[in-house]
Amino acid sequence: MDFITDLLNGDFMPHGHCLLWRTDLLILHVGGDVLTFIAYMLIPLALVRLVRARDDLHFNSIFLLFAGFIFFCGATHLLGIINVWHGYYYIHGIVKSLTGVISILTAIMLWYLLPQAISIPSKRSMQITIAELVQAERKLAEANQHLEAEVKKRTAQLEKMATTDDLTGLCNRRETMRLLELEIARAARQHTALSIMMLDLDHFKAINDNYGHQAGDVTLKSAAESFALLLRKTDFIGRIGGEEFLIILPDTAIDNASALAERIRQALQLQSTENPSIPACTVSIGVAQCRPDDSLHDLIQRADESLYQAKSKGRNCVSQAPN
Ligand SMILES: Nc1nc2c(ncn2[C@@H]2O[C@H](COP(=O)(O)OP(=O)(O)OP(=O)(O)O)[C@@H](O)[C@H]2O)c(=O)[nH]1
Repeated sequence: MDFITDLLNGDFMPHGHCLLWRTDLLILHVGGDVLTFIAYMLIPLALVRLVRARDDLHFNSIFLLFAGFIFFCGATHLLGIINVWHGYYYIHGIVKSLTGVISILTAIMLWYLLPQAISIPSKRSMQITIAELVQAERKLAEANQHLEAEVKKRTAQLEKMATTDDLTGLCNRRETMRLLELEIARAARQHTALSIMMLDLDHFKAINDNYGHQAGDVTLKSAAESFALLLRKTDFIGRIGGEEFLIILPDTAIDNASALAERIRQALQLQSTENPSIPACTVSIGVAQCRPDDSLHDLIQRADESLYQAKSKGRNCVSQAPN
């Protein structure tokens, strides 16, 4: 009870007596305390605002302790002002003690949390890291672009390899059959004529045997070139076997196809006589026109049969399948 009475007894000697109630001293003391009190009340508010805005900081508690410490400092200054006129020395003493306790706690926590605060990257190091990341990202994008271009190039190469005959550069068997299938379907849908030619070089084995396999290859290549020269852009030619070729002639009736076959046969014969560096070679050709209900197999078979006839007739000639 005595303590409570002492606590609320403001009748001790007011501080103003020590200052001799001199106006200049009073202004200095009270003015300084008022300014300090205002500042010490604003700082905790700012710290609380900081803590609420940055809940990701791992050492938020130090800011709250610091806010408490400043608040109590402010309270001692407020009591300093009050005590100029009223002597609340107990309360002043208690507030000072609390200020001391919270100051000690703040100091301990500050030292404890200092390493964490120091380890926060500086603005400069963050800028360097960001610049490095941006550069790495750019390099990655460049590498990606390069990789994509490489994949496109390789895919095109693979597609070409999958559809092209290595030796002659013509379509390979699979691609030729795929194209023929498409052309049969197109001819059926559009009711247009479609003819094919099956070509087989004559006595090719003898060329290989007499001049060697390499000379055989050269003969195959030059025969392929001479065939392709006489075709339209809309025609297709493929190598479908060792010395066997297939030509697809969209929008072409069998008579025109046979006439073209004859020109092709003659061209190869002429090339053989005009170019002595390549072994002489002739070709037998079977021609067939697609019937409305022909499958790929039917059409190939009829062209094959007429080729067989051309071979039987003595080779180096054209034979036309009945329509
Ligand atoms: N140089 C070369 N020869 C090949 C290639 N592919 C197949 N041949 C050869 O072509 C020859 C074909 O021989 P055959 O099937 O008996 O036919 P041919 O000798 O032309 O006789 P006919 O067709 O009856 O006139 C074989 O000797 C095969 O080795 C190739 O890519 N290069």
